[in-house]
Amino acid sequence: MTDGSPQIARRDLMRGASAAMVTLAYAGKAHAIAPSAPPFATRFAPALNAFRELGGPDIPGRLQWMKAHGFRAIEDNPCRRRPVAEQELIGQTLADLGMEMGVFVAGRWAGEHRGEGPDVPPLTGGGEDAMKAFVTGIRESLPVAARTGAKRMTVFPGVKSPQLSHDRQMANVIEGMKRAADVCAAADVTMVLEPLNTRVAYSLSFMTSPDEAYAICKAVGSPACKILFDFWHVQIEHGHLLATLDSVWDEVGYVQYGDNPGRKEPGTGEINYATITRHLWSKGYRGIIGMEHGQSIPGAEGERAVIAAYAALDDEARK
Ligand SMILES: O=C(O)C(=O)CO
Repeated sequence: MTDGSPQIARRDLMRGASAAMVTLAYAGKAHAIAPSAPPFATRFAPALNAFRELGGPDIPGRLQWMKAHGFRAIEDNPCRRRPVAEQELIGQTLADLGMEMGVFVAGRWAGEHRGEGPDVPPLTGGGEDAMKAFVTGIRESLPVAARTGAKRMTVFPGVKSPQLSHDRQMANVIEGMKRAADVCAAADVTMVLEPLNTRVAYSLSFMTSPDEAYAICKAVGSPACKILFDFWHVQIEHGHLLATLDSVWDEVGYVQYGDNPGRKEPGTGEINYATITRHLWSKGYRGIIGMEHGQSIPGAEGERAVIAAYAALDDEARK
């Protein structure tokens, strides 16, 4: 399948471009870098903290480097914890470069699902204090979205409340999400609910399957409440990736990649990201694909390997 874009394999272009690009990136102030790699057709989004070796330590320089290497979006899980001035710098630089912000983590941090606090009543347990704490976390995240230009925020319903049945916890989560969705809809921001795996990462998570996220989104019934389908989490907890994706597709608002085992770049594990990327493309998905993983090789060499992996996927997508 093609979209009318030039059919020169991106890998070939990258090979010629990369040495010159690195020099320019380090030389660089804003707009000093001539784009020499065509944009990826697929809207892959590295973490803002990725490519620190090749892209350099400062945020605007690194974003320029990412743009010059074909990336049109980023994501930044810890954005909420950054100083306000840094959030504004990110938003301004993205706007100047014509790039997009994917997601950041809103409300409570994922570490909570590993037992790393904070000590607040869980949404799953219900009650007014829990509802208010949850909605406050979401409300307080909206200015971060405004500063960075994010239209989506990653949201977790939080930890299990083992004293209650699963159904009762679901009812509590749905009520909390309805309240939060009203607040988000008014700000034109979408919560994307991410099912987390309990086997490798987050043993205390309540919402672990795309089906649960789907049930919540259907019950909430708001464009401000959708699913974040992270293939790494789903592979570990559930598997059957393409059929599972298709079965919840009408509620999916965002997707993320990462191979398994190890949560490194595509091609380093058991997940067939070539097939997945083609599948997403053929379904008409042109949204952001978050690159939520580490590198299989450390340092600059590993960063080049990550780009090569995505260049190969981008070529695959349109076949
Ligand atoms: O923290 C994680 O593991 C996530 O997937 C957040 O998106």
